[in-house]
Amino acid sequence: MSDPATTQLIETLRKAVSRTSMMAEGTDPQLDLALKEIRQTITSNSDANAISAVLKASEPKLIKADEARDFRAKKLRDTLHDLIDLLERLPSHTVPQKQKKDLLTKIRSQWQSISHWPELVESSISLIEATLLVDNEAKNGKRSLFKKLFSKNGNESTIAEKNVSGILLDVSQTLTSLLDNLSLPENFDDQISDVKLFLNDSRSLEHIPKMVAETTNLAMIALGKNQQDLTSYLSQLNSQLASINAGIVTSYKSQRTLTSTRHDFNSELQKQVSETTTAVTQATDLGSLKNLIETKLETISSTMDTYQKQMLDQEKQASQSISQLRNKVSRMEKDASTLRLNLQQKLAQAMTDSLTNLPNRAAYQDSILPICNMNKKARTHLALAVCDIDHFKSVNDTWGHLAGDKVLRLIPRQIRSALTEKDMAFRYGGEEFVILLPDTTLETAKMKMEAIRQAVEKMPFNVQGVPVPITISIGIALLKADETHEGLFERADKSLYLAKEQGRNRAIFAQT
Ligand SMILES: Nc1nc2c(ncn2[C@@H]2O[C@H](COP(=O)(O)OP(=O)(O)OP(=O)(O)O)[C@@H](O)[C@H]2O)c(=O)[nH]1
Repeated sequence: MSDPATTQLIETLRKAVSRTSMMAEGTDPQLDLALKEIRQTITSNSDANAISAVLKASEPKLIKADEARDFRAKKLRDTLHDLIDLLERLPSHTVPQKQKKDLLTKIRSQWQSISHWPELVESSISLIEATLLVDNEAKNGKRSLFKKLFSKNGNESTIAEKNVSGILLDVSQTLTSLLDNLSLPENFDDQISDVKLFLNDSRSLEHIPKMVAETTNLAMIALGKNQQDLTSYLSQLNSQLASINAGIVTSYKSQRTLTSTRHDFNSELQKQVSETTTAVTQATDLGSLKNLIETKLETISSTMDTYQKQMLDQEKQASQSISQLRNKVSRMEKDASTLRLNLQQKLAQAMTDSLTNLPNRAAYQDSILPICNMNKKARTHLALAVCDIDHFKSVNDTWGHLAGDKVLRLIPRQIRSALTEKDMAFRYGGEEFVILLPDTTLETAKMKMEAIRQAVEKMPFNVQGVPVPITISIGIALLKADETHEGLFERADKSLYLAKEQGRNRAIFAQT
């Protein structure tokens, strides 16, 4: 074990396991415990057997985490079935039967395979959209399902409205119960309550695809494709560690054989030399002495040949086992880096708002404290702006939720047009955006916010050929030396409230 190559290998191995386990933390509490134990043993213990033992002992916890994942997958599968049943009960429409049958077949065969979940969710949303959007136009001429459902004329729509609110309530309850069963880390609490609010507030059938998408997005994170990758990676790691341990034992044994071969050779050589010395002292004539020495030299030379051959064989074996160990370690490092990449991608997804592609509220929560600290330390000004779309509810109510979504997708472009690279924009929630301007002056902040306000006001936005004016109100504040980021946000938010009160479509600065 004192061999430097082996020590280095074990050190690399220890680092790889330790790093991998740290990256995976936060996906499941059970898994976190198991990983912590593995990490502690790996960093405090140099005995390969002890490391292998702790990996074995952690196995039940890993299996339990796997079972929990299975339970959540079942819950998600049942939710999709419930949603299909609910679709069948929607008034005045038909679910496309072939598409439904295909989806049911897919769910049946793929619900356990997490890698297929994005596809299943997408197909479910397509079925919902097809049911809600397509068939009624064809059947009812120009009158769409939504117009029919929400038209205030006639009894048919009143009955339909009743059914619609019942269906929406069922969908919302089904999805909320799925959310209640997810086990997500605490930093997802805000996101879960936002989605629950959205489920609760949704008043239109058009919201259903988004309700499903938002809920299943969280469910997918809880289900954790990364967790599955990690569990199989750890069990693979376990067997790799065991085989590396066996490799080390083999090279240790061959080292012992080398030592004993050298020892045998020394004794043999000593024996030959002492026999030669005795023979030389007892020799009576030169001829017999010459014969004797020749015989002894031959024996010594053949002993040396045998020894050299044995040494070569054993060295070859040792170097083979070292190179196998090296390959194993490099394979493990490669696996670890793929896993890290997957986890990073997952994290980026969880920090990005899927509608606007802007960093979301969780990303804001992660960045605001270090940014405040950095600006305080550098004694530079940090400006925070809260922007809110004016009368957005009436855009949704008049032109539909999909038109509202389009507005939400267009606004980030206007925001970015006035910002520089170091400025940051987040979708804070609903129709609210937060902008951070580090290292800025009051004048620059004012200028940029006014430019954004004007860009949104001038942004052309038409629905069915009708121009729809869109404006935003903005509240801005500069961070004070003794202020917390919560205090800063509160002052900007109050200014936003004032901007709304004073007639909207304006930017107001908080007094410092
Ligand atoms: N289309 C769409 N609407 C959303 C989304 N998130 C939130 N909303 C809607 O945004 C609207 C916000 O309305 P309110 O908070 O009443 O405010 P407002 O109508 O913008 O009025 P003011 O802020 O007072 O100017 C609600 O109708 C929400 O349903 C989304 O992702 N897409």
